[in-house]
Amino acid sequence: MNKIEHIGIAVKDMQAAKNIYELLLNTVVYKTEEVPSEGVKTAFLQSGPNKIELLEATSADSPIAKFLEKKGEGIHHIAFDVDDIVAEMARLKEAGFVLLNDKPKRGADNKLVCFVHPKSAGGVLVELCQEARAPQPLKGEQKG
Ligand SMILES: CC[C@H](C(=O)O)C(=O)SCCNC(=O)CCNC(=O)[C@H](O)C(C)(C)COP(=O)(O)OP(=O)(O)OC[C@H]1O[C@@H](n2cnc3c(N)ncnc32)[C@H](O)[C@@H]1OP(=O)(O)O
Ligand SMILES: [Co+2]
Repeated sequence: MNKIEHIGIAVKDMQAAKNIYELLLNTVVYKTEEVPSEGVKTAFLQSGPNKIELLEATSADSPIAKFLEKKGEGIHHIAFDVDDIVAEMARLKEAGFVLLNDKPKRGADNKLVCFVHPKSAGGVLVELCQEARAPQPLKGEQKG
């Protein structure tokens, strides 16, 4: 685990949350991205070396919708940057942590991600993030 990659915050109304966090952090959202597979719309803000990920549900069965129903708006998860997500997943699984996906999956902001069940991590939903590397050209393939 290299560093905190982002803090995920569940919000009901993305525009209202953007207004609050842009004012609070004195910066502007640098990226918005929908992740249909997660049923979320995300917006990212950078504050120094730290990133905030605002998350709004895009479907009723989204993990964010369920979280908001149960707990209301607030911190949803902590994401950590890792160099090798497959190796980290194997290490954590070996150590007895419950992983919520058995293979890395596509996240936002060009990441491969995996989640650790909050019950395994002291009540905190933890996300592992590895920068998704561009596919390497096949040997002999012309670079575009
Ligand atoms: C990937 C795109 C983007 C990115 O960064 O790239 C994202 O971060 S997307 C973020 C949204 N996606 C996810 O959260 C995927 C992983 N989450 C899940 O699989 C579920 O949300 C899960 C398993 C954490 C909870 O599932 P569910 O809500 O269906 O179960 P329960 O409500 O029964 O919860 C079980 C138990 O866990 C507690 N809980 C739930 N969510 C959280 C949370 N975010 N932090 C801490 N604890 C959480 C919940 O209260 C239950 O505990 P209990 O004591 O039984 O009440
Ligand atoms: Co996240």
